[in-house]
Amino acid sequence: MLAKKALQLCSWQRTKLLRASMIPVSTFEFASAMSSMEEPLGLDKLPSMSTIDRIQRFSSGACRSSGDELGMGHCFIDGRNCSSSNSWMSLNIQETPFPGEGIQEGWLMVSPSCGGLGARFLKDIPAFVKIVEVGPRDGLQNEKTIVPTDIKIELIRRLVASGLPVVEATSFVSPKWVPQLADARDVMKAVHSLEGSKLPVLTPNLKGFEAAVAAGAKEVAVFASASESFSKSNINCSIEESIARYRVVTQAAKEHSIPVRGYVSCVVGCPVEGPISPAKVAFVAKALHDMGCYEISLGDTIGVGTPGTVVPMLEAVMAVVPVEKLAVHFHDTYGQSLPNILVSLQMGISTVDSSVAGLGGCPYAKGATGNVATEDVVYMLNGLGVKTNVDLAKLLAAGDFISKQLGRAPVSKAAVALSRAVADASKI
Ligand SMILES: CC(C)(COP(=O)([O-])OP(=O)([O-])OC[C@H]1O[C@@H](n2cnc3c(N)ncnc32)[C@H](O)[C@@H]1OP(=O)([O-])[O-])[C@@H](O)C(=O)NCCC(=O)NCCSC(=O)C[C@@](C)(O)CC(=O)[O-]
Repeated sequence: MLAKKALQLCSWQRTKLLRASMIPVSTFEFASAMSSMEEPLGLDKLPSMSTIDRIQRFSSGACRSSGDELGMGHCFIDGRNCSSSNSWMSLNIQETPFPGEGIQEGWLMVSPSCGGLGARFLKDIPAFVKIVEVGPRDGLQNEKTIVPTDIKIELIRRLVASGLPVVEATSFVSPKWVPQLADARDVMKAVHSLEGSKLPVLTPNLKGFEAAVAAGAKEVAVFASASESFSKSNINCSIEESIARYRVVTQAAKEHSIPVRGYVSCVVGCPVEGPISPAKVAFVAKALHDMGCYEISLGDTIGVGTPGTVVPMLEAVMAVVPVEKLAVHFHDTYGQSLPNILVSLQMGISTVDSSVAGLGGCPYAKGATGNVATEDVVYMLNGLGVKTNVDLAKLLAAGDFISKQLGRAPVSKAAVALSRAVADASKI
């Protein structure tokens, strides 16, 4: 509902921008060839950064922390400034949009209130969310056709350039198990000195850890499961054996002063066992935390969770691992990722994994689709006034780049909608 209203608003704002000649019509000419959104957008067909930036600004929510670059920092979230006098939303309310056009029903639905019910729902949402981009690893690992190494490297460069604080680059796993990432060494050697983002890699054992460090990795991740069956099919050992194996990795990492992130997969459901009890997830999360993982990412590997199952799972884990050490990782099989992320934020989590263009899936979790698209997460967080430091326009371009390479349209709804808005604008 909210998203629909935001898009209505986005479309209205775009019309207003054009009519007010804030963006010269010629700026949109590039989009005239974009008749079908079934095709991936070409970079040449994307709007200039400044155009998209303007659309981004006007599709963002009024709730921003004070001191932001737009000078519209009037926020209703607890702990931040609250005023309606200068926000673009109140501007909309005060101005008659265009002669003959009244204020359309629904606009005000997006307008945040400064207290009451809105504040109650949104007060615990953090002011900053760290996005962990997993597209180059979780996204690409499931691709059947081998993606050339230089494309992977270019994707990582673009993601880093978009301001993402963490970009999971690849996996040092057995190439027999995941042939797509057999070039981990070459990818890591090419990107390890990129500045601006952390570039962790997956390591399933000491062999993988040593290879990762030799290639220049400065951070690694280990990945356990809350499901016994998935552990066997994914890493060929039991949960207990994996925990013992990861103790060896975390010990070696400590000696190299390398931070280790821990994953727990199948946190609400397993492709073989079905529902997974929150207690099992809490047990594995605590084991990873106790062995020294600085952050534990809770993965709904097959994307079956809803807020109804995610909340009790988080409650159980938060009882044994501090909330600031937790991250959430949702696959979007049933389209539940954004609501799941929202409740996670409301519960105090401030680290979210996502994958550009919604790439992904796990080769050992049949039927699971990609991760939630990073573009959609950033769009929602912008709307909530939550800072991410991610440049949505650059992120969209990165999503467009990899989608084009893979020969498919981006799964991200925000990418499709923003591109469509620009394409429509060219027709006006
Ligand atoms: C763990 C193993 C290696 C065990 O695999 P194994 O067959 O039991 O291991 P092994 O020790 O018997 O070794 C078999 C061969 O692999 C080699 N090998 C052994 N280790 C490595 C290594 N690190 N790098 C490169 N090669 C390695 C080893 O040298 C040997 O080579 P051979 O002698 O036959 O020529 C294997 O099962 C594996 O690589 N699994 C990884 C599978 C994977 O990457 N799955 C996707 C991860 S996604 C996920 O888990 C979920 C997550 C994190 O995304 C969160 C979510 O979505 O919810």
